[in-house]
Amino acid sequence: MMHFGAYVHNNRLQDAQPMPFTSEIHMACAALVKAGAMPYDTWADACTVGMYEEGSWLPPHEDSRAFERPIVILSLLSDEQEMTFGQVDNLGEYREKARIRMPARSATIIDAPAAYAPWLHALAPAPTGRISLTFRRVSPEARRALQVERMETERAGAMQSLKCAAQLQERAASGRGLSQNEIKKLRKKARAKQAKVQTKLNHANNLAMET
Ligand SMILES: O=C(O)CCC(=O)C(=O)O
Ligand SMILES: [Fe+2]
Repeated sequence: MMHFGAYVHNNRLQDAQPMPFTSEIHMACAALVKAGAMPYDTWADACTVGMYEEGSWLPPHEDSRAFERPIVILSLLSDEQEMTFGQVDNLGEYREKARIRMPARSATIIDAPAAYAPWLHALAPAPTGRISLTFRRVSPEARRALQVERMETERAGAMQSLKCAAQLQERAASGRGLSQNEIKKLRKKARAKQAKVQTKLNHANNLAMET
C-alpha cells in the first residue's frame, strides 16, 4: 500500500509530510469527475494505492472517521473483485448482507449509511491481482484537531523555553563562581531562549486563529 496526500492513522490526521499526488493520480481524479463519481477534481486530498495479489483480502472494517464520506474507489486490472457489506451479529460474527462487483476501470462509491458502522465493508479474496486507488477527503473536524494538537505542542515548547530562560537568568544573577564573561554569556543565552518563547507563542496564536 502507498499513501499519497494527507495521512490518517487511528481516526486522526497525522502531522506528517505526505507524498503529494502524482500526475497519474490527478488524471484519475479528473476521469472520476468526468464520470460523475467525484464532485470536483480537488475534492480528494488522500489517495491510497492498494496492490493486491491473488488471494489477498481485506477484513470487515469501517474507514477512519477522520475522512468525510463518500469514499471513492477506482479499481484496475481485475474484473473479478467483489466487495461485501455487512454487520456484526450478536455473536460477534460478520454477517454479509450485500456484495458488489468491482470490475477494472469501475468506480465504487461508498456513502452513508453504508460507509459508517454498524455497516462494515470487506474485500473478498482476490481471484486475480488487482490495483485500487481509494480517494478520500479529510474532514474539517480532523483538520481542526490536528491544528489544536500543533498549537498545544507550540505552547508546551514555549513553556519549556520560558523555564530554561528563567534558570539561565537565575544562574547569571547569582553569579556564584562565574567570571564576568561567563555571566555575560549566560545572559545572552537567556535572551535567545526568551526570543524563542515569543516565536513559539506567535506560532501558537497563528494556529489558534486558523482553527
Ligand atoms: O482497495 C479497495 O478496493 C478497498 C480498500 C478499502 O476498503 C480501504 O482501504 O479502506
Ligand atoms: Fe475501506
